Amino acid sequence: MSEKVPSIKFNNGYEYPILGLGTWNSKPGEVVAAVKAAIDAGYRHFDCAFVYENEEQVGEAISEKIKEGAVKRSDLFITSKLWCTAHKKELVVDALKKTLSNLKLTYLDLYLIHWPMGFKEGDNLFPVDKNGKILPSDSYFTETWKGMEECVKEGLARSIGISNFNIKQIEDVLSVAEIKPVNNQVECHPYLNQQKLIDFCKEKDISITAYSPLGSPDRPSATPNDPVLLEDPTVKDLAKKYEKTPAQILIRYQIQRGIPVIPKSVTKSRIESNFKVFDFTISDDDMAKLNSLDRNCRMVNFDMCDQHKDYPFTKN
Ligand SMILES: NC(=O)C1=CN([C@@H]2O[C@H](COP(=O)(O)OP(=O)(O)OC[C@H]3O[C@@H](n4cnc5c(N)ncnc54)[C@H](OP(=O)(O)O)[C@@H]3O)[C@@H](O)[C@H]2O)C=CC1
Ligand SMILES: O=C1CO[C@H](CO)[C@@H](O)[C@@H]1O
Repeated sequence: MSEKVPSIKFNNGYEYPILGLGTWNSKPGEVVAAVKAAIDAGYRHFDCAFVYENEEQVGEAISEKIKEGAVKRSDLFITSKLWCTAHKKELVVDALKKTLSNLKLTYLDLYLIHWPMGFKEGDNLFPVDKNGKILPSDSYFTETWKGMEECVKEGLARSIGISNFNIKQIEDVLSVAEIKPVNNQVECHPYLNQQKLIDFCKEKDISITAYSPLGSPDRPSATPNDPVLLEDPTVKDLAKKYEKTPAQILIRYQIQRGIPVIPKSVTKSRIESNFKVFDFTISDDDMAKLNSLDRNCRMVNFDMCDQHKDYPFTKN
């Protein structure tokens, strides 16, 4: 068996494994085998979301592995996220109950507000107007946060946090929080290294999780002209130098910054190799080279929401 993955400690004392498996774009037909392969490889942390529409299959894989005695529930760290159509306070607990039922769990280790933007309530996950722009809810995320706190009080989530929140939005959450967010999950890789947001969150004792750490090459919005992080010459040179893959360099980069990281794969060999990042160290000079690749290049823009009053990103 592999060694236990190192953890960081949240501001509430819970441990958070520094490496997990992402599940966005993992098709329902692929994700069962992926999660099982990941558990066999030593992963104990899984990043899920209601909107990924594969929680039932992630749950199936987890329950089968528990049933066969490979892991216990208490060995696992499971994250999921509240979708934007359930931002009204009274909808939050029920949304989590639906996610728990999908995942076949009685509690989550971490529940995040997926985006600061509320969408028109209802069954359509992406309600849009005739121009393809998202239809907003009249909620604000400070109200949503009160619903998230209820999830902790009811024992349905051990920790709660946020995702895709900017500095001003984090300050707004903190101004109403009785229970503080433990984590802000954001896009983070050498082309968008997020140092300013990381420093701000550190000051507030909020950890960061790095999503799309490999540059999200399978994101639906990718175009042929977009830069491809896994093919960056500096990343490739370092891979050669350390006798590792470009993906291992990008994952190790976050681990050495103390940033938990959740690469996605449904390919057994990649799931395994992405986990082999604890047997080498990138030198300070080479970390500086990776940091110097920063170019404010965001892969996950969620453009259909760019007119929303709570859209978190500024345009370049
Ligand atoms: N909070 C949020 O708003 C968001 C959260 N996330 C979370 O972060 C996770 C990771 O981000 P994601 O955007 O999926 O992208 P990643 O940066 O993790 O890239 C995933 C892609 O890289 C490929 N890949 C994986 N390992 C390797 C490897 N060793 N060599 C070459 N290619 C590889 C995968 O292919 P394959 O699967 O075919 O092997 C897939 O196409 C998500 O799955 C999700 O859980 C992501 C976006 C937004
Ligand atoms: O996590 C994510 C991936 O899927 C969603 C949309 O389908 C994104 O909005 C989100 O950031």
